[in-house]
Amino acid sequence: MAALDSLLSRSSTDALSEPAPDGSVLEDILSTAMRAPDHGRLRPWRYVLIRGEARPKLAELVVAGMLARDPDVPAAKIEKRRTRFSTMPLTIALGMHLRPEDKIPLIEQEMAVAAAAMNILNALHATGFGGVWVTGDMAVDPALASALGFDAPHGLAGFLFVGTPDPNRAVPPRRPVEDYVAEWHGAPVTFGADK
Ligand SMILES: Cc1cc2nc3c(=O)[nH]c(=O)nc-3n(C[C@H](O)[C@H](O)[C@H](O)COP(=O)(O)O)c2cc1C
Repeated sequence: MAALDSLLSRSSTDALSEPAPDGSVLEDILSTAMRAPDHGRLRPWRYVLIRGEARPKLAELVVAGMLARDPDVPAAKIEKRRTRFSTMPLTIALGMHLRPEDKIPLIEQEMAVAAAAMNILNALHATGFGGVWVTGDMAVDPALASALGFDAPHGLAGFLFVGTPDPNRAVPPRRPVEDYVAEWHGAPVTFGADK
């Protein structure tokens, strides 16, 4: 697939089957992070791969966090999250190695992590795989972050669920970009998207 066609056709999905990428293909996919824009060359992105037998271990940590935050969380919600984390072909925890003392503001360090994650999502699609970025309460759970190796000030930007999407899935149509673009002529702009 040509590079631009690939960028124009990516969409997220959590309906993912085996296989997930591995070996040199996974290395190539993750290597696209190293091309992300990165103020100060801090390279704040870190990736933790959770697959195989490690999956239920992560799922139990996620569930423990849910119950710690809300002991009355409905059983169906717990089971759904347990199943997701236990069965995704590959989960990539998006670690952030943050340097609060650095002259580069934290928001810029976090944006670099996000830019790198986007490269990975695009690379997954370009290689015939798929994924989705998820966050929620679990992404800001310090105990979960710590269990994965990210004690404060470091943390998580969420998780990428990764695998093979159904080739026949309905891909949502792409909205035209014109409502999100304006040409500036000296006065503040407005956008069709905001009308
Ligand atoms: C930082 C971030 C966090 C997200 N967290 C969630 C989430 O917790 N749950 C969810 O369903 N989608 C979440 N999304 C949205 C999906 O990753 C995805 O972008 C969305 O379903 C739209 O699909 P698209 O990427 O094909 O446009 C998040 C996106 C970003 C960028």
